[in-house]
Amino acid sequence: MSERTPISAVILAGGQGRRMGSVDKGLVELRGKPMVEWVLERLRPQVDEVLINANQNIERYGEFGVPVFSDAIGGFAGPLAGLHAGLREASHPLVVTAPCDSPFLPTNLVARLADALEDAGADLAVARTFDQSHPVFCLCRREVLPHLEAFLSSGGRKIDRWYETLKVVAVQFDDQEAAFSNINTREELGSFEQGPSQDVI
Ligand SMILES: Nc1nc2c(ncn2[C@@H]2O[C@H](COP(=O)(O)OP(=O)(O)OP(=O)(O)O)[C@@H](O)[C@H]2O)c(=O)[nH]1
Ligand SMILES: [Mg+2]
Repeated sequence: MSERTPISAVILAGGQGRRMGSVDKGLVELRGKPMVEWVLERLRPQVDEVLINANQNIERYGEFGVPVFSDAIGGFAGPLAGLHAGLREASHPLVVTAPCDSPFLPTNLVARLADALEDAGADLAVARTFDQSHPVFCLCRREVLPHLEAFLSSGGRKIDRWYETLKVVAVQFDDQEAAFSNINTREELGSFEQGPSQDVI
């Protein structure tokens, strides 16, 4: 086995949280802990560096002890804007992303994405459960940055459309579907407060 290529993780916390009442979702607490901290704790052992992408409350995010940066293209252009800024800020040749609102993400997310990326010689590996893609859980080569810049410059914003222009490998996590649970509303937050997802944490 050759030595593993170092990996940076970017937690995407740059959205506006409109479905939750326009709150900064990463800072919303689940079981007494901000959601971004759940994600940080899950990702940290899997990578060589973690960064947070946020567009509001930058000082508060700074309290988690990792670098924080905002989108380089303004106007809340979506998760691709966070990936774009992340590829610019990351120190390592591979960059994995995870959203701030999926607190139970797999503890082997990065290892499985990285193995698949290397095996397939792909530009990007994306997580999938059954027939559902999870495009904000991806691992890509930092060298795709110029390609992403060109896509954004031409007005592209949709993450799936950008993936269509790359060599992408989908990685099945059917055994861990609940780990991709995504919290978008107060109701969803409430349903996880009591711990129905015990099997995944
Ligand atoms: N950097 C950045 N990230 C974003 C942006 N919009 C959404 N995201 C992130 O993309 C991921 C998935 O987005 P959503 O679940 O739709 O989150 P959201 O946009 O904050 O929530 P809604 O406003 O309810 O759609 C989350 O990690 C968000 O933080 C954006 O404009 N910039
Ligand atoms: Mg959104």
